[in-house]
Amino acid sequence: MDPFQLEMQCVLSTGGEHSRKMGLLQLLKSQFICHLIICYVFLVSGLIINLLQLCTLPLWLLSKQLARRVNVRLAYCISSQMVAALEWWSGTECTLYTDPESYPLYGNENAIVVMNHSFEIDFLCGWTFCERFGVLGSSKVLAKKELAYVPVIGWMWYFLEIVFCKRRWEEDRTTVAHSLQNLQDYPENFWFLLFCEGTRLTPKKHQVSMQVAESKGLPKLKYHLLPRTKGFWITVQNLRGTAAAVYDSTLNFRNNETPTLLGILNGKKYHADLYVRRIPLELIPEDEAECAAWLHKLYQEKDSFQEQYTQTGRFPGPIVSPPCRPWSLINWLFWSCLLLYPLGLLLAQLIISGSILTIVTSVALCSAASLGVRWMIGQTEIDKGSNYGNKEVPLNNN
Ligand SMILES: CCCCC/C=C\C/C=C\CCCCCCCC(=O)SCCNC(=O)CCNC(=O)[C@H](O)C(C)(C)COP(=O)(O)OP(=O)(O)OC[C@H]1O[C@@H](n2cnc3c(N)ncnc32)[C@H](O)[C@@H]1OP(=O)(O)O
Ligand SMILES: CCCCCCCCCCCCCCCCCC(=O)OC[C@@H](O)COP(=O)(O)O
Repeated sequence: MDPFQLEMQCVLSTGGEHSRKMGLLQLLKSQFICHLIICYVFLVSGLIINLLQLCTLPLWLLSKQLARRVNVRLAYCISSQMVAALEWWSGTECTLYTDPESYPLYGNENAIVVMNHSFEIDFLCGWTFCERFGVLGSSKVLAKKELAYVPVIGWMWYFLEIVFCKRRWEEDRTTVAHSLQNLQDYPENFWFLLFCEGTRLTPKKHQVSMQVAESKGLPKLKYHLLPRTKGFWITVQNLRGTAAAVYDSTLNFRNNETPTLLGILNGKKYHADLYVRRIPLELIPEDEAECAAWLHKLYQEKDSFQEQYTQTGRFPGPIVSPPCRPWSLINWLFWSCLLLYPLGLLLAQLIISGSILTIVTSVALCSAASLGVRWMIGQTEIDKGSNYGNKEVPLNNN
């Protein structure tokens, strides 16, 4: 065998060894016991943190700003576990395309983030960038009211003063404005996420939305729903002077990947690309009609970026990706050590006791908890989404 063949065999065999190890690791990540551990740590630590957040209520009377700072750090313990799952467990790559001159400002100012709402884990990709720029604990969003009732995450958001909406303008216009004004003295830098399309993109919702576009004489969009402009206008109006800029964020995944939270849990690796343009708030018109027109134009530009991505696999501009930080992993390891030890003791007691009633009760509790977590994960699944946007007239229910 000549040296070249020998070398190739070495590479292939090393490669074979490597791919065998990767295959074993992937097999381990798809094991239900791993998912149970991840979900057990998330759920129990999340409920403990929700309880701690509840205990900060008296602190709000003494010092609102201190209570806010405490809740930002408590919230980080929850949301960073999902970021850890995305970055360290699934190994998903998140690449940032942006202007190098804007990069130093990210994380050092308040911003309104406008992002396309096309994927089940778009919020998680947003969170990973929040983590890398140090604003994960204080990150905020205009979220549908239904999410406020989701245990752990929804309850956490209450203490972060997240802005909830019913997606009925006649009700939202006052409550959303009031909630936004409340953030004007927030003591930590925050990013306020706005999915202007108001719902996840589906073929049916896209068809209805484009009928509305046609009726308004607006250009049709290929990759987006028509943006709802009132929420954007009221957000800019009430955060002017608090937020310095809008971060226009356009997200896509390589090779037409359709990422899911269950995929992340199974350790599946995705490849997210995010194109961010920093637009100073002064450039956005104050007048409602002009602001609406500005947003429609922005979404037409976003549509062109998605077209370019579909054609070339790239967004415009240079790649300036922030590195992963270890804190989300350290946080997960801390909570895992804290909570898996008592769980081990409990299981040992259970086996030693041999009491059928205790075993049946424990199995019933674990089954109920798993169903609960599966329901929570279902909140992110588009095919379990709302009817909002399925009909041209605003619905009475979401
Ligand atoms: C760098 C990246 C970092 C990013 C990460 C940062 C932070 C992350 C933090 C947290 C992660 C959070 C994860 C949770 C995400 C959950 C998000 C959600 O819940 S999205 C759903 C809730 N949000 C919204 O709905 C926002 C958009 N909606 C609005 O702003 C609305 O205006 C509103 C304020 C909600 C009011 O709702 P309403 O339905 O009454 O809206 P409108 O009055 O605007 O709608 C009527 C208006 O729209 C036209 N239109 C367009 N399409 C349709 C259609 N299909 N059916 C009916 N009407 C439609 C219609 O013609 C009207 O037009 P006009 O305004 O001209 O009259
Ligand atoms: C992965 C690591 C830990 C996993 C453990 C289990 C985790 C359970 C996580 C529950 C997460 C719940 C977060 C809710 C975020 C949902 C974001 C979202 O996208 O909501 C949809 C709305 O925008 C629009 O709703 P539709 O009108 O499209 O319908």
